[in-house]
Amino acid sequence: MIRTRVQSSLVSAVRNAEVSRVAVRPLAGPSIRLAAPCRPASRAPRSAMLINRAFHSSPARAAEPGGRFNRSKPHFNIGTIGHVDHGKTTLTAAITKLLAEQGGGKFMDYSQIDKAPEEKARGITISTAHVEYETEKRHYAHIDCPGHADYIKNMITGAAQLDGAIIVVSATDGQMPQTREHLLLARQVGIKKLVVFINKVDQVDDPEMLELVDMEMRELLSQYEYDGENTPIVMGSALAALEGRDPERGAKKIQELMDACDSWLDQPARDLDKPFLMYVEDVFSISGRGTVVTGKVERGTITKGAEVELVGLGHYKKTVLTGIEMFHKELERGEAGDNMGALLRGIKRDEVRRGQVLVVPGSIKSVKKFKAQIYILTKDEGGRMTPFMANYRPQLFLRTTDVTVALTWPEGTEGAHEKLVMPGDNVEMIGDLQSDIALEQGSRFTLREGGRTVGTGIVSEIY
Ligand SMILES: Nc1nc2c(ncn2[C@@H]2O[C@H](COP(=O)(O)OP(=O)(O)OP(=O)(O)O)[C@@H](O)[C@H]2O)c(=O)[nH]1
Repeated sequence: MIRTRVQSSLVSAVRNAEVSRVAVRPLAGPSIRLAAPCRPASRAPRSAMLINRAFHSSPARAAEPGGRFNRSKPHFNIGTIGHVDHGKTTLTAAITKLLAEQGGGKFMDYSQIDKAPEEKARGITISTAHVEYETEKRHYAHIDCPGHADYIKNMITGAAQLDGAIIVVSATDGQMPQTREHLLLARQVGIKKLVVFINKVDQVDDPEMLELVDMEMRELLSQYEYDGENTPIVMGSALAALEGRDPERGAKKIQELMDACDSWLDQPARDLDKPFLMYVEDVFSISGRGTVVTGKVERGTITKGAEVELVGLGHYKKTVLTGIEMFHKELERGEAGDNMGALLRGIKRDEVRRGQVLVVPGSIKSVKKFKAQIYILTKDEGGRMTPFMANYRPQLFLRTTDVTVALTWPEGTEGAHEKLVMPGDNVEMIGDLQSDIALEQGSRFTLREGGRTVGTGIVSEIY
């Protein structure tokens, strides 16, 4: 048995945590002997490891709401986006109606969706309706936000991360400012494919008008780097479907739309399929064995003997993972959700720091400069009371690290030196970090100042 400060804290944490819920894997070979001396690099609470692992193995995760849905179908997070009043909520209700009739979920009427409860996500209040339904192919969780501001916050904060979206455009108006804004955001938060629903066709008699809306949407999609040529565009009436009339424009078109979602929107890679990434929380030096880093595996899987790379805070250092340990047991494999200790070959203790990541070599870059979509919290959300200008320097928090960042406007922004960012604004800005950290498109972060969160963002480009 291992007898060190780290391990005894693990032992007591196991005792204090819910032991019965912690999955301990079978012992495979000799344990990494964490012999003294062993100094934790920081004071991060190690009990978090156990609690997290307990969550990872909690049977509650497999629970099905009402035991209703068949979890053997792939799960997909979808949302309706688009301009105010174009029919997003009506369409959401119409989809649940059609699929409920086919046994794929529960019908939710307009008022149930429109009066969505408010949720707190990272100190931000977002009103979203969570709707579930299933087609023959997939189980869907559908997000509909009642207001424009909630769509923006939702997409930036990732309060509900969308794998794909249905963009709703009214045939009477065509594309409008929020159609474009939501499309741009969808691109920036990494939504790769969309399906278009041209709604309210019951109010348009002229087929040429519909053709024009179709053509303009394809152009707009291409402008935002979506596949304008092949993206499915379905024309129909959500209201007709909801009211059970005019099936040619109503129910049949909702069916067509769901078939398009099933076939066009690709099933995303889940965490286990992505390249391994573990963020370093603690570093320990074990005499006679080498350096062990501990932390949470954010994604992917790794096996003992694999080549890995430490990235961030001035380092790119390749090494070999010579041991994996969790709960005093040596393992052959670690995976997303695990809190593990990784024994690294030939790495000195002072070459590793909290805030770095351990990854599959070449899978992530350490950068100082990036572009991001940022939402600035309002005073009511606990954010700033006053606006700020370019060169504002809050702390950027990401995974186990925080670094000072200077925010400036992208090149060519008009009036950049006097432009203000107001609390509640959604802005695209350039971040310059004081030291480099592992970042990629889609990395989410928070901005803090004086002990409070002032903003949240998602990286759209790295330099
Ligand atoms: N004629 C007609 N009206 C529709 C159709 N779909 C929706 N509407 C009407 O359009 C209005 C707006 O619909 P909503 O579903 O609330 O639109 P929304 O996009 O969710 O609106 P916000 O949440 O405010 O952005 C309502 O009065 C609907 O009844 C349709 O197919 N035909």
